[in-house]
Amino acid sequence: MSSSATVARARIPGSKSITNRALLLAAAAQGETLLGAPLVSDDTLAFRDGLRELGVVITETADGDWLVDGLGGGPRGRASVWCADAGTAGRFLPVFAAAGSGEFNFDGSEQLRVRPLGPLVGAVEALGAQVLPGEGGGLPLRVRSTGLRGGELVLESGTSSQYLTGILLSAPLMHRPLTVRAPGLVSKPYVDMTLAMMRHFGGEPAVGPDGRIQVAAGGYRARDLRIEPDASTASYVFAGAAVAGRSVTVPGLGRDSLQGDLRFAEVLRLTGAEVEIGPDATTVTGTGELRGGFEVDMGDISDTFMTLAAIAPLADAPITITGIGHARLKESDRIAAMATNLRALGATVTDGPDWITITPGPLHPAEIACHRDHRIAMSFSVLGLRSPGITLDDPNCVSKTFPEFHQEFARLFG
Ligand SMILES: O=C(O)C1=C[C@@H](OP(=O)(O)O)[C@@H](O)[C@H](O)C1
Ligand SMILES: C=C(OP(=O)(O)O)C(=O)O
Repeated sequence: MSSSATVARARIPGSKSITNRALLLAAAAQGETLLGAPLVSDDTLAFRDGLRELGVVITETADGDWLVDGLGGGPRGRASVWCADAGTAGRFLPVFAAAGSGEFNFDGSEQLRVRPLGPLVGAVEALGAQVLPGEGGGLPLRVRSTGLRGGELVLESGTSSQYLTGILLSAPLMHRPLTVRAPGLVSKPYVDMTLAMMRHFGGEPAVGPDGRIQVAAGGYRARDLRIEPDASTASYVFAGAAVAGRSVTVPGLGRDSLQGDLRFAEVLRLTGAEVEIGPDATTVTGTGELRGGFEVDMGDISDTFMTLAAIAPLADAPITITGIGHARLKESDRIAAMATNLRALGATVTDGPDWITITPGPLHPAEIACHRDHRIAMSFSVLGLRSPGITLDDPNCVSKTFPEFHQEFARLFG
């Protein structure tokens, strides 16, 4: 292991997924919850503002923590919510609203409007609310409801786990217990995170041997929570350490993390980096050399596939990433966007419906098309540590999850 004198400590902001789940759970709970070290970024501010529109009082402390005064149930009345680019807001908040009573409108950016929502719309209707989707079947959405009844539900989950999380988070607010089956579920670690966080707030989900999830009715109770650093965001500094031959630690992200994306550090081990996942921190020490010649299924941790794909041209043999078909339905078609940008830099790339192979070779300068996708900007910034002349057409799109990314990256690796 490297000596502590040479280990740089990264300042990684809070998890987007934990912040937005915690906001909703605290809003639904009876009592006041203090959320410590929340992520402050476009996605979490949209979520927080959305809850405020729905009548939840959220104040900021002098330390930057958020105090949420729970409604003790779903919202009541009328409201219009702007979800911006945030998939979590577009998928979690309409269900919360439907678990209350009134008429609620949801809309978001063009980017969010084209992302799929059909299975969630069908599920909320099956639970007893009236849902009027936009022309494409997704946002803008009008929800009219007097509460959700619970019961039995089948929810197609092959395009996103966020529908299931949306339903689960609001399940304890339904009139009766809910039993839900989610065929084809992708991104399962995010559902595990949802279940763990529901339990933190007094919810009682139980997973059966056949994967069916049962949730008791009975609401939530306020309970303070400190939010971990974001593991998907940490992937950029871990990959930076690997390709720059440096040692970087992320305090607060340890082996008990709620986030599946910490597994990216283990994927980096395949490239030859030294990885230590300790009780309270994760440290990656790189050699500057990258071993390739492997295939890895990143379906459970697809937000981080781009981090690996971007550095793959530096490896000594091809790298194939599989299981990532659902990554075509995010801020951009991420397989297509990675392939096109890598080819623009001179790399040899082949791709299929749910996989991509990158064959290493010399690169040349090019401008990266970010497609307003924060992860394209951050992934290619890592490659930029080793490949000169990479510029981004939209560096500011990182504000979706890490507004200070460029400053922190320069501090660590500049
Ligand atoms: O539940 C969540 O917080 C998330 C689930 C994942 O989406 P999918 O389930 O659509 O893969 C992930 O990509 C997204 O960034 C956050
Ligand atoms: C897919 C992502 O976000 P969203 O929550 O909008 O789905 C992401 O952050 O990579």
